[in-house]
Amino acid sequence: MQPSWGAQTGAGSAAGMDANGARSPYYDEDLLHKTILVGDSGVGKTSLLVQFDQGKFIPGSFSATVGIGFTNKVVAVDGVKVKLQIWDTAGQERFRSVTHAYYRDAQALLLFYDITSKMSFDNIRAWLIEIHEYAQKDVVIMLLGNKADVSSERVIRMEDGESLAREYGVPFMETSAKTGMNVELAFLAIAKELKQRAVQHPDEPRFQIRDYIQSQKKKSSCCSFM
Ligand SMILES: Nc1nc2c(ncn2[C@@H]2O[C@H](COP(=O)(O)OP(=O)(O)OP(=O)(O)O)[C@@H](O)[C@H]2O)c(=O)[nH]1
Repeated sequence: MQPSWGAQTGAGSAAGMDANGARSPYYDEDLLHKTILVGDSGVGKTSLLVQFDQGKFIPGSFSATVGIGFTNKVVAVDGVKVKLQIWDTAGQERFRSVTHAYYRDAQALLLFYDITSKMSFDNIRAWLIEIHEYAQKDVVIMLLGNKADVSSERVIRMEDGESLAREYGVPFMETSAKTGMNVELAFLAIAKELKQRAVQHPDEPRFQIRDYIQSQKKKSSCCSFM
């Protein structure tokens, strides 16, 4: 599916620095955190981004993404505005060499499968190999099992997603681009992690993305997390 792409803005600027040249947490909006969406064609990457950006789901025939595009989105994290530049990649094999070039600059990566597609789940291991080959070593990875609303066609149990995520040491949640389930939370958790990394004092305890997701789970009765 083809989203409408925003205009590109520059990366971090001097406005994010205090008088001593240190980075101020209150200007984190000026920092651009690049996040990339990857996974097989048809798993719902574009739909999830449209749901996050515009709060809507456009049902209908599937139109595969061609190449890559991005959307800028500002997220409020603990009173600080964090700007995410979210790159939506084409899942089709023929675009792989184009999309690999974008992995290198990504600080976070959302890796999707479709809970109604065994193939998309089985391909996650291959995606992780590619990610380790092309992305930065410290890239934040989150595994998402999308289309959780389609329970009648589910072929991948939530436990299977959880166990795969545990094996690779990455956070996991099921999402639905259709109902919006966990969509904001996925991006918020990523934004929190990236903001913490950008402004954190070395002596502060590190933000734990999995603990954050768990705590949000306790607050909500609707959601499925690892
Ligand atoms: N029921 C349901 N359908 C979904 C969901 N997410 C996506 N879809 C549908 O799945 C199809 C593929 O969605 P896309 O968002 O275009 O998939 P994509 O991963 O961006 O595909 P590529 O652009 O080819 O990589 C579309 O028909 C969507 O309407 C979801 O959460 N629930």
